[in-house]
Amino acid sequence: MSGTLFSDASSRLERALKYVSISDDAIERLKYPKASLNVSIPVRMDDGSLRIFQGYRVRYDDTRGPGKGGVRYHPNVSSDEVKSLAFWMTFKCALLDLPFGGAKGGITLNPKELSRAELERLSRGYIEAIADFIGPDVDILAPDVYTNEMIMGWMMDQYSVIQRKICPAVVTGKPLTMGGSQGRDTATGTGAFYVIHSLLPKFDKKPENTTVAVQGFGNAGAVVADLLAKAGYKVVAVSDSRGGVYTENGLDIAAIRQYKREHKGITAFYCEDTVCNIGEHRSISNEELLTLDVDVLIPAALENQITAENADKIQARYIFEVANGPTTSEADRILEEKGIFVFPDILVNAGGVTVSYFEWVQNRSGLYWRLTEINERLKERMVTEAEKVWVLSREFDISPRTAAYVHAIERLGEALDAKGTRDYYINGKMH
Ligand SMILES: NC(=O)C1=CN([C@@H]2O[C@H](COP(=O)(O)OP(=O)(O)OC[C@H]3O[C@@H](n4cnc5c(N)ncnc54)[C@H](O)[C@@H]3O)[C@@H](O)[C@H]2O)C=CC1
Ligand SMILES: O=C(O)CCC(=O)C(=O)O
Repeated sequence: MSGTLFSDASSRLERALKYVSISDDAIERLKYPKASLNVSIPVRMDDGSLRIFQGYRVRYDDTRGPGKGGVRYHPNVSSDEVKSLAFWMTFKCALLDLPFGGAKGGITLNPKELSRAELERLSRGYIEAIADFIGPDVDILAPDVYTNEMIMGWMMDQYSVIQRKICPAVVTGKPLTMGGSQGRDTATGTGAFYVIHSLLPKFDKKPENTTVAVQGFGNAGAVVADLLAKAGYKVVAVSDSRGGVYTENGLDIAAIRQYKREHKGITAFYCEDTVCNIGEHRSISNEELLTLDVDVLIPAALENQITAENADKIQARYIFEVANGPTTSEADRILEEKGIFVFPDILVNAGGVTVSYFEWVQNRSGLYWRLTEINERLKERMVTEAEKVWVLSREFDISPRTAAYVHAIERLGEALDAKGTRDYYINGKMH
């Protein structure tokens, strides 16, 4: 990929603009993040030393409502990455018609190297540093890569300590006992399952004749793999950061999930070593997983996995992006030429933020819903918007990604124009 992640991400916007009629003012505003904050977070480590961590929060746009988006803990977190993730959140929330703008946060670190107490001090320190930038009506946090409900609980508690009142709606993805929602922990994978299961029949694909490979076996990837396997799809390969496993006849996903909860890594469920070939199972690398001869490929780990280097080798016919930004724009062009359908992140992984919206609504109303109600509402939204994206892509003969942006930009453009430009100063005078 040439250029930055953000320049690559925003090239998708440029492509979609050809098919929408929104004002030049609105287009100009969508090119820049509204506000960005970089913070240094001092943390006292268990050995008594002081370590400074770099943290970020970007609110890309809040025209349709408060900023909304997760917080990532990963060694590769940078201001460019967080800006790109906040950009995607803006279009994702508009696409799902949620009353939110887009935001994202992150801290540059390898969380596996910190003790639980260090992680808690870091998470509370992050909230101390960004407290004036966030709030239930301003910018609302949630989990992302290597953050979880325990961390969300600490963050919500720290914000409440600062405000001297209980503020559950500043963070979603919290533990149930702190005002979390039923179904938020499984929402991203469940939402992705609804999208996949509603779109594949358009290609006459039935579960029993559809093979699937899933890269990334975390909160999002493990749930979608499990639901697909339960629905009768043949999930032949899964992987995590340490590598993956493959079997032609389909893996026992529920058993692998159980194993991963208790151990580190998933290859070891079948193989003692990272390179193995036991019975019908064999270990595979993450790179190999992407190019397997399967019907459906689900990248569910990190950005920039499908690039100009490997796009030509992809054999899957359908890609459903559960990760944010797994495909570069150069790769997109190659995949399109090969006739591969890529269903984009801003649609496929939007189940997480949709149930976050339900959590926020429940926190503000004080009335809590059952899991069945949550999943019914989630399914209705995901299937409705997936259908709209599909119809737009056929109508204009454009890729599902461009169609998703067209749909989101129309909603965003309308909101931006309705709000006006707020240009108080014309010719040096205030109006
Ligand atoms: N958690 C959520 O609600 C949402 C997550 N997403 C996106 O889904 C993706 C995964 O996030 P989560 O599942 O939440 O994170 P997670 O932290 O629960 O899991 C990440 C998984 O990816 C694996 N992984 C890390 N590096 C890898 C690599 N190089 N190759 C293969 N696997 C690798 C890890 O081992 C782990 O299994 C990210 O792109 C995230 O932004 C999108 C929407 C919502
Ligand atoms: O649940 C949320 O608010 C946001 C989840 C997220 O970070 C994402 O969709 O990428």
